[in-house]
Amino acid sequence: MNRIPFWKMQGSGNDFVLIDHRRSFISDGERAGFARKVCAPKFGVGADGLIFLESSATVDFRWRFFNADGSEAEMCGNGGRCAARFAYLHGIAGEKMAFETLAGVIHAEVLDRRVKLELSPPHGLRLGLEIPLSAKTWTGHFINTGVPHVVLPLADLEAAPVTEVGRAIRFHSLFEPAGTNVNFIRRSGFRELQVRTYERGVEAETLACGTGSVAAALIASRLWGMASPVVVHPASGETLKIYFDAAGDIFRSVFLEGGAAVVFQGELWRDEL
Ligand SMILES: N[C@@H](CCC[C@H](N)C(=O)O)C(=O)O
Repeated sequence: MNRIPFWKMQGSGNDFVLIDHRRSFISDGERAGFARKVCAPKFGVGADGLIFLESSATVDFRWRFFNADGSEAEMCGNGGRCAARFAYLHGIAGEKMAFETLAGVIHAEVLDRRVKLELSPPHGLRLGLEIPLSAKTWTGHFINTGVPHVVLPLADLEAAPVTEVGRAIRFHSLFEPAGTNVNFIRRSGFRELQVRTYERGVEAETLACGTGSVAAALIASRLWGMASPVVVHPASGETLKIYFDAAGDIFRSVFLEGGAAVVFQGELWRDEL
């Protein structure tokens, strides 16, 4: 297939190319390179990630999610909302659906232009991690909300060294071999947070990260007793809502709600990418 139909979507400013791949035409070995080409700004469409929607034997569909650098990620919260809305608008699923990811089965509900996802249970919580970097030792908190996240509370978020320190922690030996995403957070209200994220696989700050926003809310609940629902403002200025039940270190019924918008649709000219 040389002309490949795609949709460009964004969820809170995290942007994705989505392809209906139920009749598979890109082989496993080609996916990483294809994702790099499609996500490249200027030469491709330009996006933080590429999503293939594929058939599932058990639920509505399954996906394969690739970061802009061609690495495959287990989960993506903003991309998950876009995939759910794409599936709904293409008649692949109804308003309520379930889809397979490498992080488990995700449940989703399309609420017009917003989507509410129920994530698989977070795990791996580690509070008060000392992370030594050359200039200073940072204290961070780790949790896996589908993908790995470090959360660093900071008073002055505008001045946060997201790129420099984010990248150093992302590649720190403490988090090898998988690496981690890195979120700088600030409490901005009773149940509100501002979050800036350095994303693994994009290797830059993005405008928002859904699983990172969930990680921030769960860490805020453990550190400061912040109760559900927590409103998160990512760098894009959009609003994400996080719901959860907390019992000590265990989090259940974790939901992420936010927008999922179709930006444009087109055809990729595969031979010319
Ligand atoms: N932006 C996503 C997370 C995508 C995966 C991440 N870059 C990783 O490799 O861990 C989100 O909204 O959750």
